[in-house]
Amino acid sequence: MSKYKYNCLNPIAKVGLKLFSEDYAKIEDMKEADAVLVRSASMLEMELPENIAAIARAGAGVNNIPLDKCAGDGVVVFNTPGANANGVKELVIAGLMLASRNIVGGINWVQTVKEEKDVAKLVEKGKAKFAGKEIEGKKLGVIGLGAIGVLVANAANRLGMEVYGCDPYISVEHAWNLSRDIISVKSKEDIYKECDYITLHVPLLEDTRKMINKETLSKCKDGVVILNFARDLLVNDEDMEEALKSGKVASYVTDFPNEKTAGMEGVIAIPHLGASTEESEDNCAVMAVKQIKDYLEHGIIKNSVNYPDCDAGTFAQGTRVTINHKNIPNMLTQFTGVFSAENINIANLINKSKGDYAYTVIDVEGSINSGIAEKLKTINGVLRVRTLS
Ligand SMILES: NC(=O)c1ccc[n+]([C@@H]2O[C@H](COP(=O)([O-])OP(=O)(O)OC[C@H]3O[C@@H](n4cnc5c(N)ncnc54)[C@H](O)[C@@H]3O)[C@@H](O)[C@H]2O)c1
Ligand SMILES: O=C(O)[C@H](O)COP(=O)(O)O
Repeated sequence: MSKYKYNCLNPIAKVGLKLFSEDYAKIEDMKEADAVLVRSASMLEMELPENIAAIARAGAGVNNIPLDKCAGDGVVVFNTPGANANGVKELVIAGLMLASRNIVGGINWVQTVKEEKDVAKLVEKGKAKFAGKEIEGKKLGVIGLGAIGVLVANAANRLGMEVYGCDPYISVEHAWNLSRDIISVKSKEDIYKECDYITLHVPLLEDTRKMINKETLSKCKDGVVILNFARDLLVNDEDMEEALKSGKVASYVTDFPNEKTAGMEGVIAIPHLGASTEESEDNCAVMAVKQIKDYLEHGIIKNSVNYPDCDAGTFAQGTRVTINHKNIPNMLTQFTGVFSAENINIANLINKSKGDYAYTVIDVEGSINSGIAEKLKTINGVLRVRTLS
């Protein structure tokens, strides 16, 4: 019988799933699973079975997963930072071209004349309607300089655009990767005021929800192009419709069409294709599966969005006890007390915290009785205890 069971809520690339050894079984019903792999399927309203220890989002955005609830239940949620960033970057560059050159209008028009007698002649006569602008020399504002934003900023800069970037929380790693030619601005206001094109690369959070709205659009240049390859709810659709009608916004390119925007005049709607490349899907699947395996087999946490990263090394012998708990005082004393009461020597202990939650790994030599885990579970603030042996 397999030691671990996992369930996929979306199709996950084979190259990733192949990394699961015969210790793992893929099951169709989440009820029995130790781990869940997901892409964009919404887990927000799902009842999560108790045995689920980990969820891996094969992708970046985690707004489809109830992160706090999971943390409170001791469920570690992972994502795969940067694994699909190149796929999105390439589509954003395509989006810049689509918005600048009326390629979609032109292609659609050709289809309307394809049955005519002299198509080549008609094309030469009709093409003037679809003339566009070049992006070279224009100003692009990138809001959010994470894995995707940095790649987009650098690529647009190489295409000759003058690029402004804004990210108050930029990581050191991403700052290192940002070209020195990018003009870093402290406030989004500078981007609204200066830029001909604005592209959004922030997560959907309370403070980014509907960040593009009547007020922010009024600060933009007339005829600005907005590109949204992040999440639909970053933009107020009603305000966007008005801005498109008035000409304030020349074009809105979105990878997240909804009932409101799909047929809206001036919108270039792409069916969420940013990460839908073989390369991105493979990268995400491989990273997600490795993270699940490391966690289930060794208690290692890497790239979690609701628990701290914690690496106690590969688990090889003896017993490893992992504890997901609240980040409150006096927990370690209580944990070590349970072991010392049984006269068990702790060989290694590691404790990390992130916000309201913490994670402790305790290694002991030899085996321990199941009563230890049961006692740990009764400590106030302990959310989950796993024993690896
Ligand atoms: N279209 C797609 O298929 C696709 C694929 C991947 C990601 N995404 C979306 O793009 C988002 C970004 O992805 P990523 O991989 O670059 O993530 P990331 O975490 O590497 O980068 C996000 C960046 O946004 C910054 N940020 C957060 N709040 C901000 C704010 N208020 N103002 C400015 N910057 C802010 C963060 O500091 C971080 O640097 C994801 O959250 C997801 O919603 C879409
Ligand atoms: O946040 C992400 O990674 C993207 O939106 C990709 O979503 P997908 O995995 O459903 O393509």
